[in-house]
Amino acid sequence: MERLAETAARPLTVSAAARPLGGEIAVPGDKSISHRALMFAALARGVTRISGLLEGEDVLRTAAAMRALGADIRREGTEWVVESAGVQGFSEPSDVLDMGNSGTAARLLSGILSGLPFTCFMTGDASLRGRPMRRVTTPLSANGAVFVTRADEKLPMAIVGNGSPAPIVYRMPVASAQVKSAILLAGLNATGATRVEEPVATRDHTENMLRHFGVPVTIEADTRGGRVITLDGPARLTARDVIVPGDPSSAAFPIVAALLVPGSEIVISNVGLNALRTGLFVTLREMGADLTVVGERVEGGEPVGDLRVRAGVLRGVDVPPERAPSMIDEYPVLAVACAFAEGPSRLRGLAELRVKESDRLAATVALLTANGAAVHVEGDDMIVEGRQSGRPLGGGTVETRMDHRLAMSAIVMGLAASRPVTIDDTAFIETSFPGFVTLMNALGAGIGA
Ligand SMILES: O=C(O)C1=C[C@@H](OP(=O)(O)O)[C@@H](O)[C@H](O)C1
Ligand SMILES: C=C(OP(=O)(O)O)C(=O)O
Repeated sequence: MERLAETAARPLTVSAAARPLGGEIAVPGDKSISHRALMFAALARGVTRISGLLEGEDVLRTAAAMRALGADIRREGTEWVVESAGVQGFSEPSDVLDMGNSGTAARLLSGILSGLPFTCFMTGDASLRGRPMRRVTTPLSANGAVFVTRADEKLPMAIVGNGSPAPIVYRMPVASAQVKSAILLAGLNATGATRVEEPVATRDHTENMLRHFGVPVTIEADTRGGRVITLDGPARLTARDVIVPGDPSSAAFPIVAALLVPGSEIVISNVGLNALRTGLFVTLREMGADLTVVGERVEGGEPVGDLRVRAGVLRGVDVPPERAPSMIDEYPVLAVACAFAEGPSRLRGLAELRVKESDRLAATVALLTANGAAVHVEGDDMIVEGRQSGRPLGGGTVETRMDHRLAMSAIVMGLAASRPVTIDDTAFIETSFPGFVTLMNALGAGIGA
């Protein structure tokens, strides 16, 4: 299997934490916001300083692509500085844009490139080359761009941009912030109103950050939880500094670990609390988790706070399908929590998990099954039986399948289970959470000790 940035596979065996987890940590910057900060800063004329940027592989791919288009991007101390002449300064990259493992980078950049007057070639690693691009190529073709793809609209592909794009009007068939964002970004260079209707609200970082960079974006909520987002083009971005909060999707792993390892009490400072990202926190509280927010405040236009987590008994939960977009990346680690809970859990409406870095529905079932938990899929729902007496958890080997979230979920399982959990490859954790094992060990996890 293809390696991440030429690193060797990193297998790991994780044994139960020998003592409760304790202490205060900060998780790395939000991945979604980091991608957008680099892209929008490159689209803007002027100098943007970004603090708290996630320095994970996925985001570094976005930085490389924006450099290839013409922006100057450099690290200065703890900040990232983007200097750009704006979209007018962009020119045709002389090589293929390799988006690595990142669906967000590939989909959002496709939107930007579709409205520019040159041709680009885009590829990714074996995982990304297996993921659907039709969800963006179909709507983006309506602006006059041409996508030349492999069979089934997969990467690699050529994007023949249209420098005078038509505005797109689109009702989204899937709940996807990546698709919504791609269409809105294509609209920046179009003349007229770009309009996206989403049946269920998805993370709104694109809308928030476009406004931050001076682009008027209108958001209307409908009565059934959907939204209509409108952007009038052409619109130019003005450089503005960005503060990236800690990633709630990354915080999910130490949170679940602390809930499951008896006696634990931890604090995670400065976590993003955008309501369209916090479905896991709602769900864990429904399970009886002792999870509280202290010092909630607004920083850089996004709500943030410090999370205090105390271990305790969890009970099974029924998660409604409309909550999925607000916790889409958190299901693997939630399923681990459910395996330790009292009573069964039903996680509904998970079709989108099939098209992530791996088929996360199948891979999560495999992770739990290999470690003694009872789990099955009915349609698009996952049913996890709770902890069963006389049935020890752990003892299995987990295949990561080029998927960072599976690797971290398996580590959490190992910390909480009575028997060790082996993971075939943890290298992909670098895509979203560099330093994960070190940070868990700072809480006393004793991984690899
Ligand atoms: O817009 C984004 O930053 C993201 C949107 C989600 O994907 P979908 O849009 O495919 O749901 C999520 O899974 C991904 O990690 C980040
Ligand atoms: C799905 C994810 O990311 P992406 O789609 O950007 O690869 C993720 O981080 O879990």
